[in-house]
Amino acid sequence: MLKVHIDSFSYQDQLVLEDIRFQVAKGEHIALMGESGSGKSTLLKIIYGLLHVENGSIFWGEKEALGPNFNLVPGESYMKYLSQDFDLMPYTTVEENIGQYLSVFQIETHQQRTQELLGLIQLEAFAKTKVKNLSGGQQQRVALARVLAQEPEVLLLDEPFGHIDNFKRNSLRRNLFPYLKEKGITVLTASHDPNDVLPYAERTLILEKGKIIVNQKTKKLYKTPPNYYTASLFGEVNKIPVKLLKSYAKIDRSVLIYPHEFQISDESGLKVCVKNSFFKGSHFLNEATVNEETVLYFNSTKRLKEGDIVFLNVSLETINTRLQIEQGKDT
Ligand SMILES: Nc1ncnc2c1ncn2[C@@H]1O[C@H](COP(=O)(O)OP(=O)(O)OP(=O)(O)O)[C@@H](O)[C@H]1O
Repeated sequence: MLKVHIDSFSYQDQLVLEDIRFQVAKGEHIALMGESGSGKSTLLKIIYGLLHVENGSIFWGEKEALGPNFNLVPGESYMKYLSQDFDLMPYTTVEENIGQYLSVFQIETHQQRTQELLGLIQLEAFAKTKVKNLSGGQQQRVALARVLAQEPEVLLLDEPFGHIDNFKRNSLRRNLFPYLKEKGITVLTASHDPNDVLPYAERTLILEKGKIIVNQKTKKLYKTPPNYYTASLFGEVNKIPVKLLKSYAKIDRSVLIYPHEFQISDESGLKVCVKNSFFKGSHFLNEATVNEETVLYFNSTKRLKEGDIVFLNVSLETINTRLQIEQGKDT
């Protein structure tokens, strides 16, 4: 179990993290989401031991991670941190970069482990290439293999696919997260990308201005986001008064509705006027206004024209699910 407790952390006089408390079970995969500057990287750096906290503690089981004021070389041996800048040896080959971190006590399996890791990062064909001749995305993959070569018990990933193109990103994710799960590695991934989070993280922590505002199972958090900020980290979202959606409703509350949750009708529902239609590949994302003022986003299979009038409907089931969110919490 990883236990994180940070009363506060500041860079000089800028308060960046406040009242952070959470635990991660052994082998669990957790995502950290939050807008840029909310403190995700800082939190990972503190956990790894790169930054010192005055009031707080990080424990992995019974072991305390002591931080830079106590360790000559910052960082704990059982934990690895894949930062946004990759710390590679540019003038040596990909396989040498990986091999450098394989255990000297397992020389006989070096070749096999190197191949396994090269396969995982899909760079078998580049084994003999010097790292300086690789693209940014390829270097990020080598950095990933290097941290995995060290067989950490806890892995901290900071935007792990930030430099990698979409095509490779998807197959890498499909390789990497199940591999980490199978090895029983505890993972914390800071990411802006819902595709890193929704399929793979069992739980998600939402950071807003240095505070954890949500700590919940990922699926539940997506299906019933407790506030607009949380939902918007997964893409466009609308905050709509229930009375606008169902004129007979007597509730003075708003609900969060994702663009794909609207059904379009030519006749009845919430009347909107289309302003823009953006091609998204599998669908169009439309920007529209209600009563010429409230802006709203909804999906359609066909392109709509500026000025088109359509009627939108949301199922009662969706509205009810969103209304189940604890009373008193603002949606
Ligand atoms: N070394 C530093 N010195 C001073 N301030 C810093 C330093 N590193 C980060 N900050 C500030 O701390 C705040 C949190 O930064 P951090 O990098 O942790 O956010 P983040 O959520 O990881 O952002 P991003 O998603 O853009 O990577 C920001 O306001 C940032 O400007």
